[in-house]
Amino acid sequence: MRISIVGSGYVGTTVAACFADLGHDVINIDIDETVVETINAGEAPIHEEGLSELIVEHAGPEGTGRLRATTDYDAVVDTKVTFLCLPTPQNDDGSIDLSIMEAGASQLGETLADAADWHTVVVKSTVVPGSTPDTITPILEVESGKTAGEDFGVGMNPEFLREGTAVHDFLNPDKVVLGADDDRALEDMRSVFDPLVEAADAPVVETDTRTAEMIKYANNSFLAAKVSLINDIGNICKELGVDAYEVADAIGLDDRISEQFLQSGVGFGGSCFPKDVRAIISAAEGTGYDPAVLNAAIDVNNRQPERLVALLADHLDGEFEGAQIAVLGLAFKPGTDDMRNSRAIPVIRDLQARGATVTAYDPVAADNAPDYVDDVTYADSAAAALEGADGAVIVTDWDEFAALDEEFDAMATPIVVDGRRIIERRDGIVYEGLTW
Ligand SMILES: NC(=O)c1ccc[n+]([C@@H]2O[C@H](COP(=O)([O-])OP(=O)(O)OC[C@H]3O[C@@H](n4cnc5c(N)ncnc54)[C@H](O)[C@@H]3O)[C@@H](O)[C@H]2O)c1
Ligand SMILES: O=c1ccn([C@@H]2O[C@H](COP(=O)(O)OP(=O)(O)O[C@H]3O[C@H](CO)[C@@H](O)[C@H](O)[C@H]3O)[C@@H](O)[C@H]2O)c(=O)[nH]1
Repeated sequence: MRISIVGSGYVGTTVAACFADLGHDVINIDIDETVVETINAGEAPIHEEGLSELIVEHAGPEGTGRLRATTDYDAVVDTKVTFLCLPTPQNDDGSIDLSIMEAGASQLGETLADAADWHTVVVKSTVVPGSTPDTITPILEVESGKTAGEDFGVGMNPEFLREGTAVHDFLNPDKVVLGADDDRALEDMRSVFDPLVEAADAPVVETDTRTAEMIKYANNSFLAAKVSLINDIGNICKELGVDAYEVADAIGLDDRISEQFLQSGVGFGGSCFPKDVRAIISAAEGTGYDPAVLNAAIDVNNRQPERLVALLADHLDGEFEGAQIAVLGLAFKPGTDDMRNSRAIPVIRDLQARGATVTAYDPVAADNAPDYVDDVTYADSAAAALEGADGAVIVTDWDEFAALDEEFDAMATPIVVDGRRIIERRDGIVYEGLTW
């Protein structure tokens, strides 16, 4: 099937490359010319395992030709289904900012005015319940001069991939959620997903658009709250002299709890959990409901970076003035160059506010870091960041940090505060775990 994907970021590029791999003809539309040129040159615009290979295979000069990119929305007319994979950031008060979706829907609607045949538009972005039927559909109708359900269809298909494992997650979903308010749109969505559902033997949940939108927030809220709950328990463990990881290993054996998302530490970051939990809190508050657990999940998460720096402060007798601190890890999780809402940001700012100078190292995210933090020296290796440092904090659980050993000997004072349980306790260093 011919498909267009509007927005070619972490989700749009991954989804486009995977759909091409599943046999569809895909066109990626993005306003960023560099992104478009990169894909058409057969390269990945983001760091994501397995993505470069798919783009070479389907967009590269020797490729299948099933994937290409353009800045021109008119390309939509030659396709049958369009997925909107545009950003849905937050306003200052935490509520969802739909302006980019509105702009994209508006451009798409203008294009659909010229479409001779039925076309289905699918919202893949994370949007609060009601956004698709109450905001996106009316814009498409006004701009196209057509009627939803009669001339074109609208659906909602939330995405559950994780960064760092995006290609694997998309191709091996634990569920595919298809939300639609008319049968023809649902039929088109089924046709798009048939090859994936068959290959992955994935369960399909068919529902209306509003419920599909809520499933995404419920999923993320549950996981974010689970991380905050294990962090709350972990903080109690630390105060009481208990190892939270031993506790987590035991409770994870209970199927009702499960072993996943029980890693306590410096908290959740990224482009999704912090913003999505705040957005659904804001939507709930708009109805007059106070979502106490979700507010607590954000509160605990905000406190973990402070607790990390406070542990280091204890070992430096509170004296950060003139201290050189190594920060290992900048990305919000390993396997990605994404620094959006990374816990490294509050950690670095807190260290600097207390008078420390920061030398940071990350295997792939350092190029993005200056957009989020100032006055940081970037080292080429963990060893270089540690050399001469008065203390070190571990913020991201990159595998390569687990192998660090004599590199700590080059520190001026070998104090290591681990926010991700990635460093082994060893002789010769003062080691503090955040929750163990
Ligand atoms: N990142 C994730 O892991 C993830 C996973 C599931 C769902 N989501 C959701 O998916 C959506 C997209 O997230 P993302 O992380 O891929 O965003 P992103 O910021 O990585 O990418 C968005 C892309 O859209 C482009 N763009 C902006 N305005 C445009 C316009 N008017 N027309 C065409 N292109 C335009 C940008 O240039 C950019 O390349 C969000 O709603 C997010 O919450 C993200
Ligand atoms: O036990 C855990 C698990 C995760 N995290 C942290 O939680 C954050 C999010 O991690 P993860 O969920 O692996 O990455 P994301 O790419 O943000 O993926 C989440 O957000 C996406 C966007 O909505 C969803 O599609 C995914 O299903 C959902 O897992 C990261 O900072 C992790 O370090 C922990 O602290 N402890």
